[in-house]
Amino acid sequence: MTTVSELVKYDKLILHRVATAPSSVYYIPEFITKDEEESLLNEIYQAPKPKWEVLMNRRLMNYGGIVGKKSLFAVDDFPPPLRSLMNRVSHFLNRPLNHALINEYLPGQGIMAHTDGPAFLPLITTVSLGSSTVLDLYDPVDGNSCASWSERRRGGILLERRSLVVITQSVYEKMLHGISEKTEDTVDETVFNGEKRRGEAIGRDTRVSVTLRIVDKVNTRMTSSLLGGRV
Ligand SMILES: O=C(O)CCC(=O)C(=O)O
Ligand SMILES: [Fe+2]
Repeated sequence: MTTVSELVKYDKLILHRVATAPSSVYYIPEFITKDEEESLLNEIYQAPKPKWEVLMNRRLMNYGGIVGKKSLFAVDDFPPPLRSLMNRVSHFLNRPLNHALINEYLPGQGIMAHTDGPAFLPLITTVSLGSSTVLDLYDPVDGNSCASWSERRRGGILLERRSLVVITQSVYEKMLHGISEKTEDTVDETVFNGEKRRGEAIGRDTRVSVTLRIVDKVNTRMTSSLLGGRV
């Protein structure tokens, strides 16, 4: 199994550790400036419409190529603002990021609890644009247990706009993460990094998340038919 020290430059992240969250979550508010946020959003909204995949409760697009079951069919299609964001996030890592997933959520939209799967190294780095949200963490489904989602919820991570969150170790490997379909998040005591905004009810606007990850195996033999395929 890939260890945290193989993946992250621990000395650069340790100060940002969310100590009350399960291991390991790191959170950096205001990681990017308002200008950087604006240029990323401009770039994302300039992308041609067919690049977006529209789902029931969000839409998404990918840069970096197509993630197969185990490897990345890589395409170097990162626009400059995204490339520079990836370089900045890579300062915390021992391996370069090679894939970007953009999700757009309207207020009231979310993503079901899930794990990100085996193609990626056990690391999620996400920058939030346009709005904050709360990412909920859940215990994995245990064969014998019929615990409800609310019983399995361990807590939430407040993801403010322009922040960076880094998720690794057991939170990546064992737990599930998801965003509930709400129009407002209350920063109660279950929000691990919510101490500065405790008690606030934060309305959601349209949020665009930029999730940067590392696909371990890169397949450089690309065929044009794959380029048209789905992730
Ligand atoms: O939007 C987010 O912050 C989470 C996205 C996510 O978990 C995913 O796309 O796998
Ligand atoms: Fe995810």
